[in-house]
Parts: sequence; C-alpha cells; structure tokens
Amino acid sequence: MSGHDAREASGTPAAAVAGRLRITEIFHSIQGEADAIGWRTVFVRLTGCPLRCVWCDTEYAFHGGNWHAIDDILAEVATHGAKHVCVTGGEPLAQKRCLILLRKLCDAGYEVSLETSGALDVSAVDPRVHKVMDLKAPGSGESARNLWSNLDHLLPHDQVKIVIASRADYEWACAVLAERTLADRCMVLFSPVWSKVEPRELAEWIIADKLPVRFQLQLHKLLWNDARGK
Ligand SMILES: C[S@@+](CC[C@H](N)C(=O)[O-])C[C@H]1O[C@@H](n2cnc3c(N)ncnc32)[C@H](O)[C@@H]1O
Ligand SMILES: Nc1nc2[nH]cc(C(=O)O)c2c(=O)[nH]1
Ligand code: SF4
Ligand SMILES: [Mg+2]
Repeated sequence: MSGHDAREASGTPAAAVAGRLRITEIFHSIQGEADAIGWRTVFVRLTGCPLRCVWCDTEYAFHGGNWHAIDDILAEVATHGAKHVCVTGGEPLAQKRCLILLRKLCDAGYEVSLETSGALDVSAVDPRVHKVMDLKAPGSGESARNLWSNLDHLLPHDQVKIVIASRADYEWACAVLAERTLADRCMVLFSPVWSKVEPRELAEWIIADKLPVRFQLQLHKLLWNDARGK
C-alpha cells in the first residue's frame, strides 16, 4: 500500500476499504464549469486532496467522507437519470481506484468529465473521459505542484483551466498560454477566483489581449451562491 493509501485507510479495516472509494458527496445539479456548463449532471466528489490552494472553495472535502463500493456509486448515480457525470473532489486522482470508477462510468454510457488539479499524473485516465485539468497559478500557492508532463496526455476533447486571483496571475497565465502552446492542444478556460477578481475585469483583459481562451464564471455560484452540494 502506498503512503497515501495508508493515510486514507487509517482507522479503517483493510477489508472494508478494498475496492472502495472515499466519497464526500454525490449530488445532482447543473454543471457550473467548463465545456459541459449548463447540463444536468451528477457530481461524485471524492474525499481528500494533497494540495491546499489558498482560495479553495471545497475545503470540506479535505477530510471525512464515507467508503463506498464502486458499483454502489454507479447505482446511486443512475437514480438521477442524467447523461452527464462529473468526478471531482478534493483531488479525485489521489485515490488510485478513481481510474476504475471513471472507466465503469464510461462503460455505462455516461458523458464523463474529471475535474483535476494538474498535480497528479493523468496518463492512465480512460481516453473517453473529458479531463478538465487546472494549471495552478502562483496566487493559488500551489504553482510548484503543476506536473507539466500532463500536457502531453491531453486529448482534443479535454480542457485546461487557469483560475486567476490577480493581474499577476493573469500575466502568468498569458505567459504559460504562449510558452506551452496551450490553445493548440485543447480548449483553454480562464476563470476568476470567486470574489478575488472582478469578472468584468478579467473579461476585459481577455478582449484587450485578443486571447484564444474561453472566459468562464462558476454558474452554480451565480445560481446558489457558495452552497454545498449545488
Ligand atoms: C474544487 S476543485 C476539485 C478538483 C481538483 N482538485 C482541482 O483543483 O481541479 C474544482 C474546480 O474548482 C476550482 N475552484 C476552487 N475554488 C475556486 C474559487 N474560489 N474560485 C474559482 N474556482 C475555484 C478549482 O480551480 C477547480 O478547477
Ligand atoms: N454545480 C456545480 N458544478 C461544478 N462543476 C465543477 C464543480 C466542482 O466542485 O468541481 C462543481 C460544483 O461543485 N457544482
Ligand atoms: S487542488 Fe482542487 S480541491 Fe485541492 S485545494 Fe486546490 S482547488 Fe481545492
Ligand atoms: Mg466546486
């Protein structure tokens, strides 16, 4: 067992953990981010994250959660009758069995997206999954964790997202966009950190610089503010 899995399993009998995932919540909402925005979607939020982005809006997923068998997760997802499923966290790829969940969701015929930090290797993710991969800007405090080799595993249906907390983050994002030829790889999303950057300001920077990126706002926060499970 890896060190990380050992931490996950602490206090839990090994037999209870085999083939299971630690889950904070499963909920049915409207996709608020990225390319599938607006679709009715079931969210599966995995517990635990090895990063600590200073502006993280989901700190409640760092700890706790309950162990669920993967087939039970599929059964609960099915009760909502949605075509789209979003696997998020926490950092979903921090639990290795997430890869099995992703594959089984694809096999079941769902349109599957994965929200991931960009700090963990994405190379083994099922190619049918639409990866929404962050690159962490300096204002997150976690820029050193970006695993740049992940860029080589992006497919045309994937997306790279940069969440921007300041003008300095925006300039970093522009430099990365150019130096890493991000827009040639897949769709690039720039998103303001909720309540840190005026959305209009970011929109105007993107227009002024004629950037080949898609501006995004977290639709669920416009609809429900920062409510949990929405
Ligand atoms: C909570 S994270 C979970 C998945 C993964 N750990 C990651 O960082 O991508 C889901 C998405 O929410 C974004 N996010 C978190 N807090 C935010 C905030 N305060 N404002 C805007 N986006 C935020 C993250 O950057 C990420 O794109
Ligand atoms: N409605 C809604 N859409 C989302 N898209 C990505 C989310 C996430 O937390 O990863 C999220 C979320 O928490 N809620
Ligand atoms: S990687 Fe994702 S879940 Fe982890 S702290 Fe950053 S935004 Fe939050
Ligand atoms: Mg969220």
